[in-house]
Amino acid sequence: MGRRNRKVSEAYEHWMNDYRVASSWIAKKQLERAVDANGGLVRLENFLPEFVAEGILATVGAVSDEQWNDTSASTDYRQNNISHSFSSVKHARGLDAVVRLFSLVRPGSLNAFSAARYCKTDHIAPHDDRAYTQVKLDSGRIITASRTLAIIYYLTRDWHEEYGGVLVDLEDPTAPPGVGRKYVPLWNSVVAFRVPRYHAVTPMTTNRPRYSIFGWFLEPGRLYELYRGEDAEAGKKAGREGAAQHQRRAGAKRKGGSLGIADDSATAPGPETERAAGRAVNAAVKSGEAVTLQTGSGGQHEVSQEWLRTNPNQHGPRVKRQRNADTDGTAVGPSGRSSAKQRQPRVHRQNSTRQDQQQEEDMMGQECGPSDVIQSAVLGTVRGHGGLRCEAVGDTAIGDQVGMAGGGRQRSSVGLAPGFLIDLGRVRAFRLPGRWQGRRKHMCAQ
Ligand SMILES: O=C(O)CCC(=O)C(=O)O
Ligand SMILES: [Fe+2]
Repeated sequence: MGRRNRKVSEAYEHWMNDYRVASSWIAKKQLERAVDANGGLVRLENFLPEFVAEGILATVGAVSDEQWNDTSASTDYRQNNISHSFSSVKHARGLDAVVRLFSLVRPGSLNAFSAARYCKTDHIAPHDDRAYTQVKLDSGRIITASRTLAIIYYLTRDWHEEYGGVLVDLEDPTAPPGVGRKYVPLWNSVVAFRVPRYHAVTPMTTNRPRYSIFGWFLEPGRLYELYRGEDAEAGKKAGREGAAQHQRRAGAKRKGGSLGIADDSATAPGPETERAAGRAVNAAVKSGEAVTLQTGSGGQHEVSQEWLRTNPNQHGPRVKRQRNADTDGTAVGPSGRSSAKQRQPRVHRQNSTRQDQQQEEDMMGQECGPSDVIQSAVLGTVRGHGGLRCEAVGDTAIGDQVGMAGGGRQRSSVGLAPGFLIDLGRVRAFRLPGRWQGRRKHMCAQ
């Protein structure tokens, strides 16, 4: 490393480790306020100082091909998958500090952030990010939290629309229904939006890697319904209804309402239990009681404890990392994202929409498919259970999004023809090759 580079890198390290400087920089951006002032989604340019953006790109760019976890699936209503493909990583050298930085957008809140890399053909079909994450309190109690705010920070220099990897906001009121508003990834910009909100990432056409930091803030409780369809038709129908409903629901939530949902199992905690658990977490967070994010982000919390020591009232909950439970999985229903790296033959489960203790035990020692992994991770069976030979990786933006394709605004623009032809209106037509349904490990040719 040359002298200049070393200096830049030292300045980066210094900035990232200076809580006062970093937190006041982020606070000044008032990102959440901007989201609400802008109809629920906003893009802010020059989000971080240039040298910090460069440092983050260097950190993410240094992640080795082996460390990136590829994730892909075809749209499959029965598995609650929507078509997607990209790579993500939660734990890598220097990434904890990056994640910690983004946690400052909503200090003291549960969150789950990762780095992402999209290579040629990578994409995400329309989805709205709704998902639950299980959070374990130190008391041992596990409560459900919901994603409420999505954040994507782009590390793409000189990006052009024709490269693909364009974020399409399918709920922009000024855009024609089904077409949406395009956000070409912009270097050092951040896009934030309230969840749920339908959006997609268009298929990449370039081998230039598209790097980003992405993730969510979570709030205790089941704040919206997750659709769990039995078949594609039911899925599409629910998507149509869901897309119309969730807008109203999101509105109700923002006014402070708590949205307990009907669950499909007698064993599931009812809304009141969830609310009580939610209150418990809020209290725990306030009092600084340690909570463990069982299935969510990890490393940043260890580091944030350092900050906690110097800033006892400023950085929120102490959250312990649990290795191997490396996903912000969904509590109900399988997830769309899973590790292709460690994927094993799928175990078909007719009734994969319900998890309880029995099912958890049933799964032990079995080979598991992506959906099952997430279910088990949610309940903690992946952790410390050597018999389960897979690990859920990456955050699941798309699990339980089964109602979305063919629903709402994008109804006319998403087809589910055999072969999974995805047509994002004027965005791009793209055919998902069958081989993607299996193991995949690729590199971005650079
Ligand atoms: O990277 C983007 O632009 C959006 C990513 C996204 O929608 C997701 O990860 O859920
Ligand atoms: Fe998303």
